Amino acid sequence: MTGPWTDWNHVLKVDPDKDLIDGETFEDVCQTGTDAIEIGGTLDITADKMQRVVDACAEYDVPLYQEPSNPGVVIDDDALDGYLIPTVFNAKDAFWITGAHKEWVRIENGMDWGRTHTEAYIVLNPEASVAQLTDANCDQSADDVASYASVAERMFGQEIVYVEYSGMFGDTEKVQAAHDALDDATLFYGGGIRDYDAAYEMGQHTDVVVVGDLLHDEGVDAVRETVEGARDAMEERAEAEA
Ligand SMILES: CC(C)=CCC/C(C)=C/CC/C(C)=C/CC/C(C)=C/COP(=O)(O)OP(=O)(O)O
Ligand SMILES: O=P(O)(O)OC[C@@H](O)CO
Ligand SMILES: [Mg+2]
Repeated sequence: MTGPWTDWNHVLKVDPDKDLIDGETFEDVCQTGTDAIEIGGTLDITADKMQRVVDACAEYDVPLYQEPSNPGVVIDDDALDGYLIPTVFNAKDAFWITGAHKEWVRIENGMDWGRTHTEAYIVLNPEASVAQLTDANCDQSADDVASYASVAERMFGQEIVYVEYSGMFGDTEKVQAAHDALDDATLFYGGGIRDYDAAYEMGQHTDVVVVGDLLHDEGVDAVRETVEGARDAMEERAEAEA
């Protein structure tokens, strides 16, 4: 099975706990040119906050995915194209690898498997909330990252591997190592993409560039530049490979 993410270059991650900048609307957010919107964050997320963002984006064309940080914030809404469920491969606490997932399946009254997909996270910024929450071991060399990527794809059948540097621009050598290790899975990279140049640079090492806090800090015009940076990098790569 191949998901729509195989055609994406750019994903915008909207944190339902954070505001948009003054004067901007979710209509503007849906019109940045991003390939998909993921709704999620680590801290202070609730189902109500999730629902507000889904409602505000529902009428626009951009694909909408929920990325829940725990089972309690998952919402059932036809406006969602699906659920991208993290599993943190380098978490020291197994709750964040399979435990939360087991609880979710146990409490759900039947799963919507057709719309449920997983993302194999490798969390690499020890300062990020997600690293602290999951007690991730962020001390990983490029070889370690590549090996995690292979384990995710080959042993656990993951279709998305996510190198996560939330809050800082990551080590391109480690991102490239993950990319080189994957055959079919799609590599997502997120963290510290603040402008065209950063998106363009990281776009040379990943399949999908994920942009988060920039939306809440600087707004939709800055996000649009990152869409262009990611797209230019990937178009050039595709031409070079052709
Ligand atoms: C089984 C279900 C339904 C849920 C569990 C899902 C898991 C394992 C979540 C653990 C990792 C996590 C909290 C992912 C949330 C997505 C994410 C990484 C958001 C980015 O968060 P940060 O940018 O670090 O946080 P803030 O912006 O809130 O500080
Ligand atoms: O907020 P930033 O640093 O852009 O990170 C994006 C995303 O990877 C967070 O999960
Ligand atoms: Mg964040």
